Amino acid sequence: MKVLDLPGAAALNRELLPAYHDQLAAGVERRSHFFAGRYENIYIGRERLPAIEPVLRAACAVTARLHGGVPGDYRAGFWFNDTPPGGRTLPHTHDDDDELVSCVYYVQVPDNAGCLAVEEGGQRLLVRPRAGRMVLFAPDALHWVTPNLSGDSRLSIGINVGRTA
Ligand SMILES: O=C(O)CCC(=O)C(=O)O
Ligand SMILES: [Fe+2]
Repeated sequence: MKVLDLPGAAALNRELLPAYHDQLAAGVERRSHFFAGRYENIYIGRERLPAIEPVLRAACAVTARLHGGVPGDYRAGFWFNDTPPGGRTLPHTHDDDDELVSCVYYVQVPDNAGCLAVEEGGQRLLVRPRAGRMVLFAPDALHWVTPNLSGDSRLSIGINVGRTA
């Protein structure tokens, strides 16, 4: 697992959070992964969210460092995970496709909003999220999020990076 704090993330999130809410209000393309009373994945088209570009660029740049080549050799797909108070994310993996790296980027993380648990190499790692942080792990790593015990929504972005066709 790799954890990095994106430079300029505070300004980025100040743009991304309202852009997400605007697009949510305008209607999303698709919701999926209905578990424990909520859709864990919310899909909004990339063209509707210019503010997300630096996040996807960072994900592709780190993947190029890990797997060789240049960022342009990689493409990133993403979804939002908007967890209300009391919500959580059930254990899952991201290896449905030919992904190379999975990431989570945090947009809004109130105190006690839930930690990310990742099982990798026979170990269980617990990451305390914070806004602006990106966590990268293997797509086949089982992971989940503990309950949001705060009074506010926790907003993260799930990302899968693969090779450009
Ligand atoms: O928000 C997190 O900490 C993880 C989210 C996640 O795993 C997902 O949305 O696929
Ligand atoms: Fe995930």
